[in-house]
Amino acid sequence: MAANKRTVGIIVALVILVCVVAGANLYFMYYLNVEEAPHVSSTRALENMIRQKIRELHPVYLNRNPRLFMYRNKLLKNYKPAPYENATVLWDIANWWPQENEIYPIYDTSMAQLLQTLRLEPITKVTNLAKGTQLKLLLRLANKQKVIFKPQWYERDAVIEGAVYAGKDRHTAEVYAFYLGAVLDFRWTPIVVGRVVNLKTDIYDKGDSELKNSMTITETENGTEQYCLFGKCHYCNEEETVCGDEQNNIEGVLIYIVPGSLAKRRSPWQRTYKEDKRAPWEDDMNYCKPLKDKMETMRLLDLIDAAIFDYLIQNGDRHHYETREERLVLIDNGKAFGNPNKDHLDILAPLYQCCLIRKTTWDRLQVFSGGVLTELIDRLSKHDALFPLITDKHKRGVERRLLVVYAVVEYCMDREGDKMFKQL
Ligand SMILES: Nc1ncnc2c1ncn2[C@@H]1O[C@H](COP(=O)(O)OP(=O)(O)OP(=O)(O)O)[C@@H](O)[C@H]1O
Ligand SMILES: [Mn+2]
Repeated sequence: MAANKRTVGIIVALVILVCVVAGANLYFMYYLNVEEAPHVSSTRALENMIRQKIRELHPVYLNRNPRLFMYRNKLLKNYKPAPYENATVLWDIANWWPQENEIYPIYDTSMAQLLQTLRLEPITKVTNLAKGTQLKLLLRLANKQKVIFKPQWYERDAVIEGAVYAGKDRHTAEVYAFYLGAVLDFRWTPIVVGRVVNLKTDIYDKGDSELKNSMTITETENGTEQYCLFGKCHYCNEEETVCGDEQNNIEGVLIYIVPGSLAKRRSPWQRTYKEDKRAPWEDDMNYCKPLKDKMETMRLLDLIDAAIFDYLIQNGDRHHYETREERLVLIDNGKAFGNPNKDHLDILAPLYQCCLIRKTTWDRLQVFSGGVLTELIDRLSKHDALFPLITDKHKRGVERRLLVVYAVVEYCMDREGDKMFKQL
């Protein structure tokens, strides 16, 4: 009996000891995680969680969605090139389209015609546009309609190494962003077409003196003239020019100017743009909590939509965002598609830190599962002069990231349940 009591006593003592040690360990681990290195462990933990979620993704996310057919044919019809008679009439129509941040209607017979005007109307006057930091021009088309021009800097298969915001603009990213916005019903991007222009006849000959002074003309070995442009902007300098081919043709994009006034605001998820300095949101997994009280839910949901959009195309440069009638517009998408092999998960921070998403966005994202998203954008952009807009590697990147978005929403559903979906 006494021996039994002793055994029980020893067992109890052992259990207590184990509990104390384990408790201390747990406390130690907690201390390590939360106090010592919060960002590393929490970001890592989140990444692991998402990786796990991707492995467990329900087949509906990997397969085609039958609901696709409700949207695909209407979209294809809407963007099928259509002849036009009078460009001015179409520009008048398009200038009346914007309402709040919606820049164009979901389906409208004038859209395909409008795209044709941007592809075909002659360029009548060219000036530098010294807005922003990157090289861009202001082109005037017939009847005084103005559009922004961004030139090609890179080949489609160039891989931009370094920070997510490294390098110069990728011109076709602006076109891709337009079609992605159309498919995902984020009709908050400017209307954009690709176009091959001639640096001599379309640009130099139509330029004012300031523009002409921001170009170089050199004689080549075979006696022809080569025209190059360095432009006028914050980062513009004579050493960094864009030049055309032997005929002085160069690819670029024409970006329709969004009518109305835009306001610029600092993004709460702005980067520091210094390799050795981290922004508060990068280390604080509870970063969104105070924002939820401080910011209108509408604005927060817009920023979360924008984060999903930017993550898909890998635009990590939305340091400021612009609003039209207090709603976010997705202007400036040129810094996307830098490196197809790299996914910067932190672009999605607004989504995984806030765990909120518009119900309409979530429904729409699910319609284009199973490889359909990039396939459809391909079909829509087939008539663009710069088709294919991105390489297959980049397309695979977009599809891979769409799965990550699904996985992050699944993670948030575990955390928040249905209350993460908002109707605003
Ligand atoms: N399609 C558009 N419609 C109306 N305004 C525009 C449009 N595109 C650009 N702008 C205006 O011009 C400014 C500069 O354009 P954009 O942001 O594309 O240039 P950027 O050189 O890439 O700038 P940053 O270096 O800040 O990224 C924008 O902030 C906006 O106010
Ligand atoms: Mn930019």
